[in-house]
Formats: sequence, C-alpha cells, structure tokens
Amino acid sequence: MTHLIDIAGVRHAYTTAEGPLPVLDGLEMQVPKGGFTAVVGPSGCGKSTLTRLVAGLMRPDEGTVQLHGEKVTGPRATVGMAFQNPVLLEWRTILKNVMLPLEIVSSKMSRAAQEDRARHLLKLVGLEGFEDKRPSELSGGMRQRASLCRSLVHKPEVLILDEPFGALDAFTREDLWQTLLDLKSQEPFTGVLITHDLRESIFLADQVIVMSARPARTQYVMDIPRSGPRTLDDLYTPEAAERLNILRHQIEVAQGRAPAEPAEPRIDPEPTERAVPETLP
Ligand SMILES: Nc1ncnc2c1ncn2[C@@H]1O[C@H](COP(=O)(O)OP(=O)(O)OP(=O)(O)O)[C@@H](O)[C@H]1O
Repeated sequence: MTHLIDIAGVRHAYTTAEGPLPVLDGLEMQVPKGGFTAVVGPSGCGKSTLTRLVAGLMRPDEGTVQLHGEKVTGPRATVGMAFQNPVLLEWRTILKNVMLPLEIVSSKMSRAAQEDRARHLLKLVGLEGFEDKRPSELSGGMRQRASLCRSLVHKPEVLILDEPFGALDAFTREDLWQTLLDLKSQEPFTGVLITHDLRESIFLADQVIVMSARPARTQYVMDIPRSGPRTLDDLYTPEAAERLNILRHQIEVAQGRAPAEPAEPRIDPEPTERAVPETLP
C-alpha cells in the first residue's frame, strides 16, 4: 500500500555549541491518504522536529521522508500547518487573515472566489458574522477556529497540527475537537497531530504513535479503527479506558518510569455498584 506520508529510518542531530545533539534515532511513520495520525511522547523527544521534516523545513541526516513516494526536499504549498498560538495579524480582519495563504501561494482563484472560500470555511467552524472583526475581538477558541480555516484555505493535502489546542480550556478544547472532525469530513485532508493529551489523541486520530525519549525512535503504534462518526461519549467506554491505559503505560516506558511489559488492565470488566449508605451521617 502506498502511503501519503512515509518516514523511514530517520535519524537527525542538531548542531549546537556543545556539539551534535541527537534528536531522532530510527523514526518510522506511515500515514495513508486521508488518515489522521497523532504523535505523543515525552517532552523534548523531537515531536516538533518531526513536523519540520514533514513540512520540508529541514532534511534528516539519514533516512527518508516521502510524500506520495517523492522525497521531501523543501517546503510545499500542499502542506498546511497550525500551531498552539495562532499568529493572526491584528491589522487584518478575520476574513482577510483566513485569505492570507491564497495571497502568498500563487493562487489561480479570482479575488471573489478566494473570499467565497474563506467565508465558506468560517461558516463551517461557526464564525459566520465575525468575518469583519479583528483578532483581538475574538476569544482564544474563536481565534483557533479562524487559524484552522487559514491553514485549510488553500486546500492542503496534509495538515500538520502542533499542539493546536494546548492553550485552551478543557471545554473549548473538546468543542474544537468536534470542529476539527467536522472540518475533516467536509474538507478531506491527511492529518498529523502533535499532542500531549492522550484523550485528544484517541478521540481524533485513527493511529497513535508513541515516540521514545530523545534520541527518539518509534516505540509503539496503536490503530484506532473508525466505525462511524465519533462523539465525546466514545471517550467514556471501557475500550477507550483500556486504550488510554496502554498509551499511558507506553509514555511511562518512554520516560524510563516503567518496564516495557504490557500494561495490566486497570478497568474492572464487571464494575461493581457503589454502595450508597441508606442514611447520610
Ligand atoms: N534548532 C534547534 N537547534 C538545536 N536544538 C534544537 C533545535 N530545535 C530543537 N532542539 C532540541 O531538540 C530536542 C527536541 O525538540 P523538539 O521541539 O522537536 O521536541 P518536542 O518533543 O516537540 O518538545 P515538547 O514536547 O517540549 O514540545 C530538544 O532537546 C530541543 O531543545
């Protein structure tokens, strides 16, 4: 099977004043077209470095990073990125911020078509009516919605999301998970999500990759088959608890805090009812 993103045997070290700093040491990752892969791992293991390699912002010392079977040698317009802190330009309206990539990438669309496209995306994420506002007039969650529109406006094939929801409160974050899945069903893309939130990883992704500590290799891969649209209730099933338990264990292994044996199931297969005292003390 040909994968849209294919990372094989990647090794990379940064050059620092103290000498080479090995960051990646045997990274493997395959994402099929339309797939959504989440990458988790200990802090500083090289997750953002991985995104820079996929985006073509740097090349690995060894191994290959391929898109559609072609070696990535530089940045491509077909790759979009969204980050934790959306940098929206205050002197532009929300609509004009979303249209920005179309102005940068030599777009064949007419100005009117560009505007229609931006308005369509803003409507999809619930920002209809906010097109003429300035970024500072929006909440953090709304700014992140606008930023998602901006990263998708030029219809990239691959969307890289580097902790996009990390700075948001829990409720806003869960809202945005749903928004992102809705967007993906309307605007198909192949996604790579960097996150520290294991619940987020199993809710959004169909594959979760756990990276080991730096210098990182691919330590563990979990497939999460999709059967129909996901809802937040899916996170409260015994199956989800088991998945989270396994991933948590893998992170502990990566951090050197647990041996590499399989995680003991921590969920009770037949939950006992909690005794409720008949009379309160
Ligand atoms: N340009 C650079 N030059 C030198 N060292 C770097 C550079 N970029 C990152 N590093 C180092 O490489 C390691 C991996 O960094 P990276 O940002 O890829 O990790 P991360 O897993 O995304 O981190 P976090 O989880 O904390 O966001 C870190 O030790 C970091 O200090």
